[in-house]
Amino acid sequence: MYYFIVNRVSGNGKGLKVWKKVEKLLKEKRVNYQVRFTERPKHAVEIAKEFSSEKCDAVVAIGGDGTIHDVANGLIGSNIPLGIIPAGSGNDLARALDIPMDYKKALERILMGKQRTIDVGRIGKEYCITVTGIGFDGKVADVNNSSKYKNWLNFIKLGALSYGFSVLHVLLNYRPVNIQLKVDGKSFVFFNVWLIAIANIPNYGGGIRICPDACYNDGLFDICIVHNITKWELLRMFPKAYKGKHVFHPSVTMIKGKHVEVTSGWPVIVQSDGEILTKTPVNVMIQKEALLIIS
Ligand SMILES: Nc1ncnc2c1ncn2[C@@H]1O[C@H](COP(=O)(O)OP(=O)(O)OP(=O)(O)O)[C@@H](O)[C@H]1O
Repeated sequence: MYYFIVNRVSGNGKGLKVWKKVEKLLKEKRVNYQVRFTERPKHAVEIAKEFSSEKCDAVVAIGGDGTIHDVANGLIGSNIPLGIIPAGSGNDLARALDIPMDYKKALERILMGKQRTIDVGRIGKEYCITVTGIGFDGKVADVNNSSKYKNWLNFIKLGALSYGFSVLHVLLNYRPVNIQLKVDGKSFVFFNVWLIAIANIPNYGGGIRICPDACYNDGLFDICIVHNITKWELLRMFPKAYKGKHVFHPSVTMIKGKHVEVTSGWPVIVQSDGEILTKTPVNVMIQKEALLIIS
C-alpha cells in the first residue's frame, strides 16, 4: 500500500493539479493507495505519523520542500521510506537527489522501489532535510513565504525566481551581525555576517548552489559564511551563487562539520527547508543516514 500526502496549495496550486494526474495513473496501474490532503501548516507531520504506524511500502509527499520537511519529520525513526513527487516552487531536495520533476517519471521510480538513506540535520526536536539558513536568508524565507509575487511567479511557471526577488527586497534593509560559531568544538568569530548556510545538500532557494560540495550522505554539513561585504558586492556575487562560484570570493568562508553552534550579537531568524524555525542562538547536529528515501 502506498500512502500519499498532498499539499494542494504548494507551488500555488500545483500540488492539487499534480495529484489529479498521479491519481489517474495509480488507477490505471491498479496500485493500492490512500491519500490525505494537508489542511494547514504542520498537518503533514501528524498525517505521516499516523501512516507510519500502518504497514506500507512508502509515504509519498506531493508538494515542495516545506511539505517534504513536514512529512520527513513524521516519518524519521519509523523505517518507512519517503517518496517525493515535486510540486513546489523551488523543489531543491528533488534537484539534489536527481528526482525527476516530471510526475510520471517520479512516480515510476517510486513504484520501482529503489531505496537509499540520507543524512538530516537536527535542531531541538525538529529535523532539517536540505539547508538551514541563518540571518539574511532566514529573513528572505520569511519575506518570500508571505510574498504576493511568489504566487504570481508560480502562476506563470517561474516559481523558482521568487526567491531571487525576495533576496533583492531584503538586501535593501538588512543589517549584518557579529557571529560566534562553534564547529565540532572549534570556535570562530565573524564580523558583519550576512548569512550562515548549514547545508546537507548543495542548493536552496530554487537552485542557488550555496554549498556546492555538500553531499547528502557524507555525515557532514557544509557551512557557508558570508561576512564583511558591501551590499553592492553581495548583489554582484548573487548571480555567481547559482553556479556555486561565490565560494572563491574573499568574503566567503567554507567549513565542514557535524555539530554547529551559532550565537549572534542580536537574535536573527533561522530557517530550514524554507520554513521559519526559530531565532539564534541555535544548535544544529547531523544525524547520519536518518531518513529513508524511495526514488
Ligand atoms: N492546507 C494548507 N494551507 C496553507 N498552508 C499549508 C497547507 N498545507 C501545507 N501548508 C504549508 O504550505 C507551505 C508551503 O509548502 P511547500 O514548501 O511544500 O510549497 P512551496 O513553498 O510552493 O515549495 P518550495 O518549498 O519547494 O519552494 C508549508 O509551510 C506547509 O506547511
